[in-house]
Amino acid sequence: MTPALALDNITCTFISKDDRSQRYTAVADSTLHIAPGEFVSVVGPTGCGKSTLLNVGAGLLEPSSGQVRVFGEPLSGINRRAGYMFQSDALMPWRSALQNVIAGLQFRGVGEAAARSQGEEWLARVGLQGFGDRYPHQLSGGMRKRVALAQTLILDPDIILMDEPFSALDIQTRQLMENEVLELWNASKKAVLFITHDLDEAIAMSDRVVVLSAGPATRPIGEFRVDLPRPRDVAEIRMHPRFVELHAQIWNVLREEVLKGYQQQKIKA
Ligand SMILES: Nc1ncnc2c1ncn2[C@@H]1O[C@H](COP(=O)(O)OP(=O)(O)OP(=O)(O)O)[C@@H](O)[C@H]1O
Repeated sequence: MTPALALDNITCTFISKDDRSQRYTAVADSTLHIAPGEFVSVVGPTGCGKSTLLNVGAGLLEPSSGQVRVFGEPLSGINRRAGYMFQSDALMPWRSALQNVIAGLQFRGVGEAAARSQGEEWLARVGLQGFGDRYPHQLSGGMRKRVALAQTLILDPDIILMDEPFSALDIQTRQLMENEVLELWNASKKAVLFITHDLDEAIAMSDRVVVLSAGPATRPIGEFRVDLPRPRDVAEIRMHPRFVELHAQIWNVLREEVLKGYQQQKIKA
C-alpha cells in the first residue's frame, strides 16, 4: 500500500545558533512511513528532533537530504493534504471561536453561510456548542484546544500532524482530549503523526510507536506495534496487562536515550 506520508533517508543539518561556522545535524538518515488510516506516535528525548521530522512532513522545513512523498507524490512546498496542531495555540485572538474554526474554509473560498453551518457542526462535535461567539481569551486552555482541533479537522485533511498538542493541559483535561481525538479519528481514520515525549500517551493512542535516539544525528532506533484493542479509553487502557508489557519494552529502549538527552541539555546549559 502506498504510504500516506513517507519520509525516506531524511537528514536535517542546521547552522549552529551559537557559532555560525558550526553545523549541527539534528536528524540523520531517518526513514518513517505512515500508512493511510494509521496512528503513529514518535517519542524521544527532549530536543532530539521530533518537531524537525514533523516539520519536514508538513513541508515547513526542507530536509538537507532525503525524500518526502505524500500518497506517492514527491512533496514540494507546504503539504496541502495535511492538517497541523501544535503545542501552542494557533488561534487568532481577534476572531471568535466560530470564526477561528471556519478560517481555513474561508481561505479556501467557501461561502459564509456554508462555512458557518459547518463550523457550528464542528463546534458541537468537539463539545463547544453555544461557545461560538466567545473569543480565545474567554475560553479555558482545554476549550481552546478543542477549537484548534475543530479548526484542523474541518478541512478534512488526509494526514494529521500533531506536535505535543496537549502537553500544556492538566492531566484530566488532557485525557478527555485524547479520548476525543481517538473517537474522531476512529470515525474517519486519517493518517496521524503524533509527536509526544509522554510514552503513556503514545501507547494509549497509537497503532505504532517509533522511538528516536538522542541527538545529534537522531534516527529511529525502535518500532513497536501496539496491539491493544480499540476503541480505547486512554485512562483505562493503561491498566491493561499488555499496555504494561509494551511500556516496559519501549521504556527499555527509550530510557538510555532520555538519559543521554538529559546529559546533553546539561552540557548545552
Ligand atoms: N532552525 C534551527 N536552527 C538551528 N537548530 C535547530 C533549528 N531547529 C531545530 N534545531 C535544533 O535541532 C535539534 C532538534 O530540535 P527539535 O525541536 O526537532 O527537537 P524536539 O525533539 O522536538 O524537542 P522537544 O522535545 O524539546 O520539543 C535541537 O537541538 C534544536 O536546537
